[in-house]
Amino acid sequence: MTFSSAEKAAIASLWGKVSGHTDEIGAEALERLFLSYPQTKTYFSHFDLSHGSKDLRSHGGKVVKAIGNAATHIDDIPHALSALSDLHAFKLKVDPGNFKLLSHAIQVTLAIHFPAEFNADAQAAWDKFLAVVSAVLVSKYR
Ligand code: HEM
Repeated sequence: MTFSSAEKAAIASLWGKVSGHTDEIGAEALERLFLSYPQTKTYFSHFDLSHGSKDLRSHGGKVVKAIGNAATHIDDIPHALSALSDLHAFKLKVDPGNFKLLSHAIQVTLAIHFPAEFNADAQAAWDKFLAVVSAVLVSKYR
């Protein structure tokens, strides 16, 4: 999957805004995921999922930083996320449908925090980008 230069610009510029707030954005996206789709909490029974918890911030930060790693290696996302693909496919075995739910929660969070930047074109670019990230993370399932 390739990205146009306009899509790349939309992804890079919003990542520039998010990169200083990875824990906050990540924790909020996870909280939205768990509130809207409570079944996704089953993967995190070992976490404290209460509002503002250390676990939410720490895990949310890791997820968003991984997305940032993909954003800064947009021409080779499979390589950038190779170890994470192994983890999700071989160890975690997360149901692939959940990636769409998380992508949605991330986009809602971006829209709330960056309303000016997250216009319709930027959203379309991010939707495509997160779909590629998700496809890579489930690519080794068998
Ligand atoms: C955009 C999609 C996703 C990204 C970028 C992502 C990223 C990550 C990262 C960076 C880690 C930490 C890896 C490490 O500690 O080395 C992780 C772990 C994990 N992920 Fe994902 N993930 C995604 C989707 C999902 C989804 C949809 C679920 C389930 C609903 C999920 C469940 C988990 C679980 C259970 C762990 C292990 C948590 C722990 O015990 O520390 N992930 N993920």
